[in-house]
Formats: sequence, C-alpha cells, structure tokens
Amino acid sequence: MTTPTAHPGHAHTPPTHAARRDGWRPESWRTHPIRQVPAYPDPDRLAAVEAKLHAYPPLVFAGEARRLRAALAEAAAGRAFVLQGGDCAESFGDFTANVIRDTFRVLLQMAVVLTFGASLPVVKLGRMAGQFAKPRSSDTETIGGETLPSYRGDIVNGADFTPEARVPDPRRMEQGYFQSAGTLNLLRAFASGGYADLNEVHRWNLGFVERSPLADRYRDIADRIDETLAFMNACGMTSITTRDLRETDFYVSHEALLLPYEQALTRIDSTTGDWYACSAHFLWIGERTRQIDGAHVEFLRGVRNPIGLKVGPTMDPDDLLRLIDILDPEDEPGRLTLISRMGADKVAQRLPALVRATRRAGRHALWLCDAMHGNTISTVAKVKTRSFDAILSEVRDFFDVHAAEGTVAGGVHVEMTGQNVTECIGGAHRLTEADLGARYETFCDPRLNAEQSLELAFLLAAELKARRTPRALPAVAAQ
Ligand SMILES: O=C[C@H](O)[C@H](O)COP(=O)(O)O
Ligand SMILES: C=C(OP(=O)(O)O)C(=O)O
Repeated sequence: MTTPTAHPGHAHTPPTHAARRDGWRPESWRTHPIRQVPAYPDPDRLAAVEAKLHAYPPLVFAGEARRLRAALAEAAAGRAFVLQGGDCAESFGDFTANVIRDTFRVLLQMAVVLTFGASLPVVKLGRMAGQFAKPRSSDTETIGGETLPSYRGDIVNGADFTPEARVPDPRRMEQGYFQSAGTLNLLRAFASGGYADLNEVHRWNLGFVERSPLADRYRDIADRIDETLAFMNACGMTSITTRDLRETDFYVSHEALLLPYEQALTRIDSTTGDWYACSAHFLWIGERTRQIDGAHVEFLRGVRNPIGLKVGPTMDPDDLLRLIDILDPEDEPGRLTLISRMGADKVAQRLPALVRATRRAGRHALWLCDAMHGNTISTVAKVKTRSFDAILSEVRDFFDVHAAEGTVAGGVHVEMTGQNVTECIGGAHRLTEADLGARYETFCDPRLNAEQSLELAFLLAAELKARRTPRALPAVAAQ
C-alpha cells in the first residue's frame, strides 16, 4: 500500500462552490487514509501518466451525467426502474465489437422485459467502458508455494501469475482510458444508430424464449409484449416515426477505485462551474472502501455526478446515515444510489433496519439490489461461483423488505455478460459445478451468462407485475 503523491498539474485549478464550502479538491482524497491502492514502484512514471490523462478529453459530458441524475431521481420516486449491469471486470484482451455488442444487446433485452413487468421506464446503466479496477480480499495470492501481489484489474496489473505481470504499471491507465473511449463510442452509436430498435430487441427475446427449456413460463410475457408492439405499430408508432422506439438512452458506470485515474479525469463543467468525474456518468464506492474518513468517500463527495454506495451486511444504520450526510448533504433526488449487496441469507435480516433508518431520517436515496456480491461461493475445487437461485432469492427478499417498509425497490445491479460463459450455476439450463470448466472466462467474479441474465429478467418481470399495486377500481354505484 502506498499513498500516491499529489499531482502538480492540479494545483492551479480554481475552487468551485463545493471547494469553497468545505475544502474539497480533486486531490483532497490524498490526505485521507486509503485502502486497495496499488503499490506503483515508480512515482515519477505514475505522475507522468496522470499528467497525460489530465490533458486528454473527458469521456463523458457533465450534461449527460445530469440527465442520468434526473432519471435516477424518477427511479427513487418509484416512477422508473434501474437496470445496472455488465462485466465484473472488463479486460484489455476482450476489447472487441462483438463483446461490447453482446453485453449491450442482453442489457437491452432485459430492459424491455423489465419495462413490461414494472410498467415503468427502465434506466439502463452499464458496468462498461471503465469497469477495470478490482478491490481484492487479499493483497497477495499464493499458488504452489509462490506468493505474488493480487491481480487488481487490467487497469492496474496483469492477470498472469508471474512476478512481471503482477507489478502495477501506470501506463495501463492510459490503455484503460482509450479502451473506455472506444467502448463508449460504440455504445453511443448502438444506442442512437438503430441497433437499439425496440422491435428488433423484442425479436431477439422471442428467439431466447423459443430456445429456453422454460419457454412455457416465459411465453406469456413475450406474447403480451408482442401484442403491445403490434398495437403501437397499428397506431402509427413505428420505428420510423417514433424516435423513442428506435433509440435509447444508455449510461456507463464503474467503481471509482483507482483514484489517481479518477482525479486525472475530473474536470470543471464550464456551464455550471461544478466538478464532474468525467470517466463515466455514474461512479460508485465499493464495500471495501466506504470508510467514513476514507479517501474514496472524500473523492466522491465533491463531484456532482450521480454516485453509488455499496451497502453490505456489516453496515451499521448510524454509519449509513453519516455516509449519506457526507455524500448527499442536500438530499438531492438522483444524487445517491444505495446498492444493497447483503447475500440471499442475510438480506431479510440486515436490510430492514437500514431502509427504516433512511426513511425515518427523511432521506430519499434510491435503493438498488446487487444480488451478486453477497452470493459468491467457492466449490470444492476452489472455483468461485454463484447460484442462480440465490441471486433470484436475494432480489425477491429485497422487494419484500421494501414492500414491508413502504419504500421503493428501485432496481437491480448484476454482473453479467452477453457471452454464454459457464460461471454461475443453475438457471433453466441447470448448469452444475461440473460445467464450470467449459467456459469459465471471468477475470475476477462469476457472471450470469446471456441466457441466465434473460431468465432473471423474465422471472423478475413476472414478480414485478404480480407486485404492482392494483389500480383502485372505480366505485360502483349501488343498484
Ligand atoms: O468484485 C468484487 C471483488 O473485487 C471480488 O469479489 C474480490 O474477490 P476476492 O475475494 O477473490 O479478492
Ligand atoms: C467489488 C464490487 O462489489 P462490492 O464492493 O460490493 O464487493 C463490484 O461491484 O465490482
């Protein structure tokens, strides 16, 4: 662990209202205790890369981040549902159009089904175009008696188990920046260039239903979406006439873990004078770096993007309220998303007190359910996996807790891929531990594959539909 040195390139930037208010600066995190930092061996080389990144164009525009904040505010008020998903860890080796397209496509497919189930617009937020840095449980990894630094994501070091690969190399930050730029470019083109056409996305879903061993279970929803689209088309709302059917809004997010990278891409928005982290629309603080006085909390409190905070089973209600005070002092709609990641066996027990505390404090943060990170298990052969049933069960319990507390279950957060990997067990194709070896490709944690992701969406849509508050019937006059 090291404390990175302050980057001289930022010393002259003018203070904004946030900075004047309480001393926040893009580099103020450097004076706070920090966890999960790579030990870069050459500080000069690190500073040189930071200076380069600081001069490069931002990856997102502050206006887009504000639009996302408004969409998340709708979700917090129960008028939209959020789907956040993508890779556990993007990798430099998987940087191809097909990989980007397939993940994007499955997210769109899931979103259509969830829109139908929730009868609400779905805010689509990829863990994409920057989800490279990984927090680790241990600083080191030991294999066959040899101990090396842990792999911390391609933006930090290499996954190969060799001493050379595991040395953190700041030049990887530059590669991460360019890969994020390329990924975002393609995602924007897909979102607005016709690939996201609703009729097309629905056709892909019909294909999924026909292939599924549980087709009978999913056909009802697919048929009803079919009828709705046919009706809309008959009314003249076609992809040609209606932009909303042809295009979609798609945002990107990642964990704000590697602070030298995040600081270098933090800029003042010329239209408002506020600071924005311009590496993504939405950044979150992970479960391992959410210390109240820690560097990651300090960094994210000062940027005006919508931000997230992972909330695991050890979170204490008072600490949660303190963190909310720091990160969202004005209780601004859409600013803060609390991403619950309890584990299927703990959510019913741990979440209610936290939800209740925020409700009683009059806080309006949005709650999402990350049904992945509390459900990682290790097989006898020491392969990390997650069970589809546990994931589904955590989301169901999350919905139950919010229903019982009278609060809004605002959406889901999943680690998934558009590839048909074999990393999580269960699902309609009944993947077992014995299948994990076939296509286990993740660089860190196990992801739902394309089919499992769609199944989850269909099952959640049915669940959301069943839970929708029945509309009050018009009063019937007494005969
Ligand atoms: O994605 C989350 C974490 O980076 C991951 O669960 C850490 O895994 P580890 O416990 O193998 O370090
Ligand atoms: C590391 C992650 O999650 P958590 O901080 O909740 O463990 C993640 O979402 O990649």
